[in-house]
Amino acid sequence: MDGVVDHLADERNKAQFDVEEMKIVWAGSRHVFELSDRIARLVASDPVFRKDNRATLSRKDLFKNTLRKAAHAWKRIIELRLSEEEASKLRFYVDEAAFTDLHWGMFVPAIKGQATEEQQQKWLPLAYKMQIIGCYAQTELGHGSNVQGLETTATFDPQTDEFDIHSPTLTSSKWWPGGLGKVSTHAVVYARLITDGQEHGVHGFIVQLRSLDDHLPLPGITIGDIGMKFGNGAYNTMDNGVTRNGKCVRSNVPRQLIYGTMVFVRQTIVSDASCALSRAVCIATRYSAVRRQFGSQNGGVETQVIDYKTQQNRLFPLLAAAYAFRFVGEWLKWLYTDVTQRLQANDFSTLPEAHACTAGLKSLTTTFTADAIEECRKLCGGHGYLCSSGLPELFAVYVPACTYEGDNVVLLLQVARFLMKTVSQLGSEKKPVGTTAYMGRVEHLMQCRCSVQKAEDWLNPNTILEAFEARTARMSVAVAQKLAQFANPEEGFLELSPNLVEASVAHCQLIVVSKFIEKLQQDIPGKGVKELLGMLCNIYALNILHKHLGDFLSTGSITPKQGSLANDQLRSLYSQVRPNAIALVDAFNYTDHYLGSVLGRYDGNVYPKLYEEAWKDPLNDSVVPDGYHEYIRPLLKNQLRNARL
Ligand SMILES: CCCCCCCC/C=C\CCCCCCCCCCCCCCCC(=O)SCCNC(=O)CCNC(=O)[C@H](O)C(C)(C)COP(=O)(O)OP(=O)(O)OC[C@H]1O[C@@H](n2cnc3c(N)ncnc32)[C@H](O)[C@@H]1OP(=O)(O)O
Ligand SMILES: Cc1cc2nc3c(=O)[nH]c(=O)nc-3n(C[C@H](O)[C@H](O)[C@H](O)COP(=O)(O)OP(=O)(O)OC[C@H]3O[C@@H](n4cnc5c(N)ncnc54)[C@H](O)[C@@H]3O)c2cc1C
Repeated sequence: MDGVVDHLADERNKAQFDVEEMKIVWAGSRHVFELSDRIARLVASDPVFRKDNRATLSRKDLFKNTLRKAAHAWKRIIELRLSEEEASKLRFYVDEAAFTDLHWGMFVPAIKGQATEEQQQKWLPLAYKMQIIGCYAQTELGHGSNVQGLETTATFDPQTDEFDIHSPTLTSSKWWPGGLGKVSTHAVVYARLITDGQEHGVHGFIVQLRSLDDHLPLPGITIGDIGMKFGNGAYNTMDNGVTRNGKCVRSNVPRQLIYGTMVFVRQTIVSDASCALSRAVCIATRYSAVRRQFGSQNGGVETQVIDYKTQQNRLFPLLAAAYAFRFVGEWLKWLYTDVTQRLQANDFSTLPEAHACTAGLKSLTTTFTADAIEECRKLCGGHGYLCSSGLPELFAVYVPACTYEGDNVVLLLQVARFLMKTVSQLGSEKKPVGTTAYMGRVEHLMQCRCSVQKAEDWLNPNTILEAFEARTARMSVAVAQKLAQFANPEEGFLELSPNLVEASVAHCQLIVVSKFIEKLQQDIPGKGVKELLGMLCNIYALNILHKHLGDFLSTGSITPKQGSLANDQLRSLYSQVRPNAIALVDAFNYTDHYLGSVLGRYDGNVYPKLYEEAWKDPLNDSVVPDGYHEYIRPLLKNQLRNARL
């Protein structure tokens, strides 16, 4: 900030906590903070990684630009000998969806998680050096959610010792796989395995798609891009492919790990949610402190919009959620690492819980984040609608996360199955553990009474936890009892699916709240850091309580009076967080390059920069627009003639 006026300096001076220590908490460790900071600056200072022109490039230019960035990123990774951790941060700060995401994020993990030792030895070295580029070809035109409904077949031919991969119908074309359309040379293709005329369910097969010499599709394979997607720029940096195959390959896949890649990616999507959310919140918070409307007295300055309680009521729960998702993401990473180690030792006991947690939290965090980005756009008033605010593109890139890697409702139904199984086993020898351990106290939770008598009682973490546990247990038991009345359980499941989804949401919200509370039990250094995190935790929980008051009241988990007291406490928490708001978003340590937003600039110098940005639009290249002579001038002349008549 040398030589630059900091329009947010007063705001920064108000902070009541050590922002440098908060940066470490947000990053996860001092090591990660320093590494992220270094790589963020490296990316921001490299002109090839410029991204402020994305909204105005044509699809072809946009795509070619992305190829250029990916090649440059790879060159820098090699030149600088970046570690895997550093390379992955570099990808994060380059901030552009590309085929490389699917290569590193799905193709490589699919081989690591599902291929035999021999297959790994063959394919991984090639993939690690990017001598082949891979994608993850599961979804078809006709089926995405219903993986068992995939139509592509892989028929083993004992004569040639090969698998014949075949898409017999239009609907069996692979449709959507990122990178497939124009770049990938290889794919993990999911297909129904057939041997000796017998079906063995869906398995993954490594298929070569294109020649490594001239990039042409191999014989029998038709490939292309599926067309423009939502939003200018945004996800259109990515080629999403369609393909039909009739190609032969060798493969041999272990049976039980078919879904493993999806568990891995869902876990990374939860961590990403806190990044996208914090980015939108950073923009909206800084701008809310800069923007002033109404309230001027005797010609004095107007009120900063962040001081309006309605703005705080919309913004601060999103800020709190960004921190909440950060911590639940950390925990989920731990859970994933743990389940992976167990699977390697052939222990499958915790896989159902890992599946339920990754599916449920992926659904909860992405739905919330997509809605929150749109809310942040509205929080920025009209200027939020400008591409230079960064918010329209962020929304367009982020919103498909609600669909890819499992539609969010379909995933909540998976959680519901897990919850119903847990409830049905209560009273048996199998005790609920992990995230469902609270169900072990179901008798207490079905009849306990919330003890809150005054607003401050809601600051007790045990009180909050018990209210959330009682709500979830009661909702789950109620729907389980309804299910039991159906002669056919699958019919009951379909009929009651809206209630089941609501119980799953409650369960996932409980997980997020409980992991935030667990985080606060750790040793967290730095003046005021733990106190501020405690406030955010309470805001996160009490806001959910307010938004889902119907659940809490209808299950008798709290009384109407207690609901009202929770709301009083929320308002008081907003006042306490307000002076710290700018410092809390500074703790994300985002560079202006990464934020990509005039409204969210670190220095708060919004208006001159908005004006400057507007002049850069290609429409302003000429004073008189193209088309004037063909379409405007004749119109005006006609009007003139008509007026004279
Ligand atoms: C330009 C810049 C470049 C820079 C470059 C620099 C270089 C970079 C270097 C490093 C960078 C690193 C970058 C990494 C980036 C990573 C980012 C990753 C980005 C990813 C983007 C995402 C793209 C999206 C991809 C996709 O969408 S892939 C397709 C996903 N599809 C789905 O998710 C389908 C959803 N459907 C299902 O999951 C299921 O089939 C279903 C819903 C579960 C169906 O269920 P069904 O009823 O049919 O049940 P069954 O199938 O019979 O299930 C039976 C039992 O199995 C259990 N089950 C189900 N699923 C799972 C599971 N996943 N895991 C475990 N168990 C599971 C189920 O519970 C049943 O159990 P039971 O006990 O009840 O029998
Ligand atoms: C940007 C993007 C990138 C993608 N990348 C890849 C990729 O790299 N590789 C790949 O293989 N795939 C990819 N996909 C595909 C993606 O995984 C699927 O679109 C996703 O799994 C949803 O499946 P679907 O499209 O079949 O939705 P559908 O299942 O057809 O969903 C349509 C509607 O039906 C509802 N529905 C479906 N089933 C049920 C049910 N049982 N009960 C109640 N409601 C139900 C859903 O909630 C939804 O509202 C990508 C998708 C997008 C948008």
